Amino acid sequence: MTGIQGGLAIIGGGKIGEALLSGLLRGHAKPQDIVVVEKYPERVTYLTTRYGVRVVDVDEAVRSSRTVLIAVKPQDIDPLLDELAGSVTTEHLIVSIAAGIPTSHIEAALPAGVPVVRCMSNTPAVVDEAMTAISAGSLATDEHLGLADTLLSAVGRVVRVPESQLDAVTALSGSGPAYFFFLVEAMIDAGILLGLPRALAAELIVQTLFGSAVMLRDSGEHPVRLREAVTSPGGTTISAIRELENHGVRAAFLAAIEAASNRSAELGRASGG
Ligand SMILES: NC(=O)C1=CN([C@@H]2O[C@H](COP(=O)(O)OP(=O)(O)OC[C@H]3O[C@@H](n4cnc5c(N)ncnc54)[C@H](OP(=O)(O)O)[C@@H]3O)[C@@H](O)[C@H]2O)C=CC1
Ligand SMILES: O=C(O)[C@@H]1CCC=N1
Repeated sequence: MTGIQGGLAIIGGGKIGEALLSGLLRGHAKPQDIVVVEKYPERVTYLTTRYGVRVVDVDEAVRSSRTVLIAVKPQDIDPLLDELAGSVTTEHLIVSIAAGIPTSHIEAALPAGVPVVRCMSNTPAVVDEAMTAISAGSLATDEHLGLADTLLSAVGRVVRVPESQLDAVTALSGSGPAYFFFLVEAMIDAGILLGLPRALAAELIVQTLFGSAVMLRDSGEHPVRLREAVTSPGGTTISAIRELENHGVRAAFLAAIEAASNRSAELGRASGG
């Protein structure tokens, strides 16, 4: 059985909800397998027009779907859980992608026995290259975890982790695309500073990032060895690396990613979780 069999409801048709929706529809899912719940009227029109899915209310979504994927902001989850509590049953599977919100918080807000899987994915789902981590709540069985795994494998890679690691995962791979996009922006600016046309700078950097990512993934080499292979004695790269070290870029990444993890944990505590 796949996660789509029995129907899927995506609650929250924002950026990540749409990324997952688009990926699932490029895979085996059909528009009639998925319903979306979305509050923002312009998004409703956009999602129905672009993807051919129905946008329905929470009650209808729960009635028509075995799997309910929660993709609203952590700050919006409590009113949604109150609404879901009136209609979900132990036959449903709740999959939450909300950053920081513990499965225990979701379980406590829903009728006894409703299984919950918490996951953290990322926006490369739009090109079927998501990195997703999943954790079972206290009531989710291996079958439930398998359903979530199958569902999310349609848009990229899935790993299973203990829930205690999900704030760190959120900080690394959930937010991770933003760090790479930020780095690309900065490197394109450097090209502009050196007098290159913007389009050329962008082409150079995007292909370099892509090639480097494929090397990292496919060679199995440690990143230090790959960097050393670029860094010729007395050459250009080491001049740049010295500046990166002087500016504390490594320390900045450690602090930034720790801050993101702390924020995830804080969002969980704010929910009372
Ligand atoms: N963006 C990302 O890369 C990732 C995000 N996440 C998580 O996914 C969740 C959504 O993030 P993101 O997509 O960025 O946020 P968005 O704000 O883009 O999307 C959330 C959408 O849900 C809508 N919404 C809020 N409450 C309800 C409700 N009760 N019923 C239906 N729709 C509702 C919002 O409408 P309105 O704006 O009108 O309130 C909004 O359109 C967050 O919990 C985030 O932590 C996880 C992984 C990656
Ligand atoms: O920024 C956020 O809170 C979400 C969670 C991970 C990526 N985006």
